[in-house]
Amino acid sequence: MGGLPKGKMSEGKQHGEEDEEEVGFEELGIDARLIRALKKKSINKPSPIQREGIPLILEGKDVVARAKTGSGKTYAYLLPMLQKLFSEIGLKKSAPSAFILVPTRELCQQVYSVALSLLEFCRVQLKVAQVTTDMPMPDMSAALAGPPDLLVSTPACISTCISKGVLAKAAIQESLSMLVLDEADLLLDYGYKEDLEGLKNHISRRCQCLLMSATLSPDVEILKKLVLHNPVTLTLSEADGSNNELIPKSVQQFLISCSSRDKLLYALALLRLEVVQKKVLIFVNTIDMGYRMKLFLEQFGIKSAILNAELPHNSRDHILHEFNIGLFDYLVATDDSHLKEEQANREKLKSRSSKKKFRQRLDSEFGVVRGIDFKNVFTVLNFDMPQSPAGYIHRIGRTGRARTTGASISLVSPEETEVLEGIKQLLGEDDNQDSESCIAPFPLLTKNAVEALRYRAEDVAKGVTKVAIRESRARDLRDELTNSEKLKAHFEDNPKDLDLLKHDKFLSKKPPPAHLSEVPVYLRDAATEEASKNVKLSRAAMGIDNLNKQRGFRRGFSRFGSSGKGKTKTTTPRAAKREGRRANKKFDIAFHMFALHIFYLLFSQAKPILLC
Ligand SMILES: Nc1ncnc2c1ncn2[C@@H]1O[C@H](COP(=O)(O)OP(=O)(O)OP(=O)(O)O)[C@@H](O)[C@H]1O
Repeated sequence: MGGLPKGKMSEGKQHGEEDEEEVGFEELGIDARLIRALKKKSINKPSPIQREGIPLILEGKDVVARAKTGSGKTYAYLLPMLQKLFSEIGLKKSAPSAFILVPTRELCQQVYSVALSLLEFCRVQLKVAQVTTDMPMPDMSAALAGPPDLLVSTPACISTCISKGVLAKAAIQESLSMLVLDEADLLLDYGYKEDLEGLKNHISRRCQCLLMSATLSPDVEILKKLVLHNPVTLTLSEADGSNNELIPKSVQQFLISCSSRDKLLYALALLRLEVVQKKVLIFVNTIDMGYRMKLFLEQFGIKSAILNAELPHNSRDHILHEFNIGLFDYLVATDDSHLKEEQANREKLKSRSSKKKFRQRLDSEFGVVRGIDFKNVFTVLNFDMPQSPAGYIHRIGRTGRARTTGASISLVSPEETEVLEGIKQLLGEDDNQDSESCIAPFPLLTKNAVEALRYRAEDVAKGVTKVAIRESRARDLRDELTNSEKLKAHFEDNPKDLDLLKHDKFLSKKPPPAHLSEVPVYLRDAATEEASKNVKLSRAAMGIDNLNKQRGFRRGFSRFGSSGKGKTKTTTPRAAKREGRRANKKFDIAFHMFALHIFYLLFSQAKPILLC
């Protein structure tokens, strides 16, 4: 890590990343309490974006920071922000001193948890709150009473708070001294332009504004003009000056060209023959495809969990948590960019059947790809290609975080060649036929190995019908709710029993046939077997399994359980406990409302909605 300025870019500074420089957080002027907290989290040296960004932020400059995914942008703004808030403790104010605005609820929860976990070790009485649009108004008011020093939210939620009078415009103007727009390149995508324009009118000229982003898109330019004053633009790039600076160098990118029909076969071959390193995050473009994949894989004894916008928020948090602590290895995630399409389809369906009073809504603030800090993902598998090159960057960014190694494998059908070309262009690949591609053909799977599985794969795929998918999707929702309710209280007392609520359980009615769980000797291919052995050896050498288990069970369920969303939290343990109880109460109400919602979905005429 480390880096000296490489020269001025047109709009700001560009910095190399690879040249090591012995600068610590002390030299950056970070408060000793925060450094102690970082040490407890085994963070000892600043990452390049932190090294370059923190001094500028502490100086009070407006900053636009662009650094690749997983490069530590959160601490880059959070550390100087908290430090500034330390110096304001005790000052009277009528609104929060700082806002962090993010595009999704998942990110809200993540940033909020990171802030709390730092403060826990600092022993200061700083109040942090998060509010999201799904919260009932009294809860929002309670969270904002005080007011908190730092508020984490989405732009839409801030607009709601202002319009409902929970946050007073004049108070914001008077108190807000720092505003961060995190994942700035996504904020406009999520339709927050109007909300941000509205908020801008209440931000005083002396408020310091920061934009954090993994790409410098036209949207970032729009936001920059909207809220920043003479900002410094920081762009972190590779020291070798390569254009392929959007993906960490430690991530190897591969592709497999195949027909759409063969994608399940290839996915099976990759996982069953164990030629990919775990944990694996599998991206699909629709919720139904997610269930198809899970049902298909489980027939071969491969357990996976599902993550999509339809699941209750609490379950999603839980799934992420379980995956992060290593309770299962395969997570099938439906990418958020496609959810908007799915939502639009549903809207169409709704308007066609106006008699249906029930309206199933996907969570418009859900975001599984952007910014979510999945822990220890080694392989990202693009089962479906993302719709845009930027989507690819953000998907791949879920591995190779904080300079760990990783790999991505994209299954590319002929219909997806155009998006692949766009991705290659974005990564800076030129048209020269002789130059090496940054996305190489996947070398560890022979044709023979794949073909040997074809008959079984096609046979099983035929059995995963639309009806089976629809039923599983509905059953999964129902089970998520029922299990959460039954086990929630139990986990609070017995955090180690977390396995009981494992999200990778089988969905099929019948148990998977035993003979499909193994690949018989006559179907095995020697070259692929060898590759698989090597993958396992390197996994053992890295000690990934042990690491996951240790980390997971050390953290246990308590972090999940105590991080109930949407509440004000102080940093004292007693306050945390109290907040935990409040969160459970809120969960109960939300749970029952959602249960009614699902009950209606299952037993009313609304079935076609699930089919879309
Ligand atoms: N200085 C550091 N040393 C070691 N690990 C770090 C450091 N800073 C951050 N990390 C870890 O790196 C991971 C990625 O950090 P973070 O989520 O802030 O990345 P990001 O740049 O915001 O990524 P994205 O663009 O995907 O949102 C986190 O798990 C974080 O704890």
